[in-house]
Amino acid sequence: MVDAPVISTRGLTKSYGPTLALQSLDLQVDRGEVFGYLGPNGAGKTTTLRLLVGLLRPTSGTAQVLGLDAWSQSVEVHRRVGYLSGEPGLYPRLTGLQHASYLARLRGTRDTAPAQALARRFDLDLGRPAQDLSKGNRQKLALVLALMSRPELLVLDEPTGGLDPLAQQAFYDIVREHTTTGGTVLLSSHVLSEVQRVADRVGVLREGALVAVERLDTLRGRSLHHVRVAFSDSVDAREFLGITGVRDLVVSDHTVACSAPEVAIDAIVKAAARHTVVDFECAEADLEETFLAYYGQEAPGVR
Ligand SMILES: Nc1ncnc2c1ncn2[C@@H]1O[C@H](COP(=O)(O)OP(=O)(O)OP(=O)(O)O)[C@@H](O)[C@H]1O
Repeated sequence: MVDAPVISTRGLTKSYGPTLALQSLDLQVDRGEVFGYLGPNGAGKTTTLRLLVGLLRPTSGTAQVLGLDAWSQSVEVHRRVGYLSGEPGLYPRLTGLQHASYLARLRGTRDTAPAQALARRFDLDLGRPAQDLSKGNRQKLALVLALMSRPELLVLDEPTGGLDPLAQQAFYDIVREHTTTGGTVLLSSHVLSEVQRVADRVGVLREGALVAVERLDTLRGRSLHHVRVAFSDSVDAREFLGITGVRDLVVSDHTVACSAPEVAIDAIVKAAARHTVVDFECAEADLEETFLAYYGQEAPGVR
């Protein structure tokens, strides 16, 4: 039997007065997946996440999480979902360990060992009051608190903001381990480069509408290459213009430069080989660039 999706929304819509923040979202996330939810500032990511964890009531449509209605069964949803908000609320005078033991007791246990193990991986001192922690360390503490109960679903709003590269790596490792034991993760970000190391699929939200959902391995298969060929004589641009997938073609003096997906490279090499080639360069673009090429300059990650 195929598992029911961990997240399933239908026509999920949220307006704040006249502002339509989320427009008829249909999204499914399966068990064991890491889903990267991308969008520029104000696109509606936080609104979606708050709807999924039952902190906001939809204007219309439904959100099912772990088979529960996110709004009417929000108590049960909170028990089974780990949520990291974009602005984590910590008690200034409580230490990290006091936060962990408070949350553990709310979940009916006194066991803070999982929190301590996570803190070691993030190199975080749980003995200091939250008010004495740097921004990055507060973020680490908030992550420890969201992850410590090993919830079936993690909903994380911009989780890597403020983390140094070592802490980011620890975070990605923990997320991966979480999914290998059946957990599911939804994480938001405004840049692909932050989620590409860990996401299985990404969705792009723009002005409240989901404009694309793509598997990361599909995107990698379509990854653009930058090609530059130098010839001993001048060449005609038209010989390269007709090759499927070729974009940003620039023919100047004795050189041809373009971007092209991997499948077009063979045709480019064959067209070039009709002339005397004196130099040839071909380098894979980073995924962010490929992504922008397919989803336009208004896609997230322009900076
Ligand atoms: N409580 C609110 N009252 C009125 N408008 C709101 C409220 N919360 C969000 N909005 C508006 O809804 C839209 C979506 O906001 P949201 O915070 O969901 O976007 P986001 O993608 O999370 O942005 P960011 O990356 O900046 O956090 C924005 O136009 C925002 O101004």
